[in-house]
Amino acid sequence: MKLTQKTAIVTGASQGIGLACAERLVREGARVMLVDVRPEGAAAAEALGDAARFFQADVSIKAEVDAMVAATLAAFGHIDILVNNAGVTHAADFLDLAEDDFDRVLRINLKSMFLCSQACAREMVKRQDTQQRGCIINMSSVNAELTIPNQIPYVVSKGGVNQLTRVTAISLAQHGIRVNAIGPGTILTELAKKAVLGSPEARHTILSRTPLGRCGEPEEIAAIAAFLASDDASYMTGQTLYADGGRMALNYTVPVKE
Ligand SMILES: NC(=O)C1=CN([C@@H]2O[C@H](COP(=O)(O)OP(=O)(O)OC[C@H]3O[C@@H](n4cnc5c(N)ncnc54)[C@H](O)[C@@H]3O)[C@@H](O)[C@H]2O)C=CC1
Ligand SMILES: C[C@H](O)[C@@H]1OC(=O)[C@H](O)[C@@H]1O
Repeated sequence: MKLTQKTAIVTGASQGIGLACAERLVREGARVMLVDVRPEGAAAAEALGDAARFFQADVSIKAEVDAMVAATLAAFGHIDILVNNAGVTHAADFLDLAEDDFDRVLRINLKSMFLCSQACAREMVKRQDTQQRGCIINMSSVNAELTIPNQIPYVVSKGGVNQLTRVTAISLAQHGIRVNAIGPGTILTELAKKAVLGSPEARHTILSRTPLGRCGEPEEIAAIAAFLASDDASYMTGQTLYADGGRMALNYTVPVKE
């Protein structure tokens, strides 16, 4: 186990990729605070046993982020790892997209990562061990660079996540805090099922752009988070690692095995 004695916060951990990340970090020996705006994560934390806790918070609201950090310090004493995973999407054509919907997606997908990173980094810099004071992992997407026409605020937010990852990395490197991102392709969760896997045609479109010929599993993203959180990634910061079945490497369609 590579994360023994480490402590972590995982946001958006009630389901999907966030829950898979929390489960994997616990398996690697970490104590994990599962955070989500929905209460379902409490049962997941209980199922994970003594190494896990749950805190309900909307991570786009600073006061709730501050309360999340206070609860984690009270439970675990310090914070080594932050996984900024919470995210939403909103489908609308450009001409129909409402300002409030644009603002909401950017607030949850991008501003929350700034709020959580700053609040956690302020605690990490107090640690004595100046070599490895902590690490931050942001959940980006292939859609930071590719695009989905009817998910404008989503793709904009993810492009921002990649830049936030870089600028936070160079800002915190002097403090011994590493910051990286993961860019998943299409992963079999509620978000993707609603957004892009809702019809056979939509699924065919995704698979025609995925050389490995399948969507990913949340656990496959969690494995990368566990790597980035560990000392195996001790010389990595400011990077976005794409785990996408080959989508980012592709500039043509592939035959789909139905
Ligand atoms: N599923 C996919 O194909 C991909 C997902 N991603 C990213 O991975 C992350 C997780 O996505 P999924 O697990 O698929 O989504 P999901 O919808 O299954 O889970 C997201 C979780 O975040 C929580 N959440 C939403 N807003 C929140 C807020 N303001 N405060 C706290 N928690 C909040 C939700 O309650 C939910 O439990 C997101 O950032 C998403 O953009 C990136 C690429 C692909
Ligand atoms: C919501 C998106 O469509 C979903 O999340 C991603 O970024 C993947 O590419 C999926 O399409």
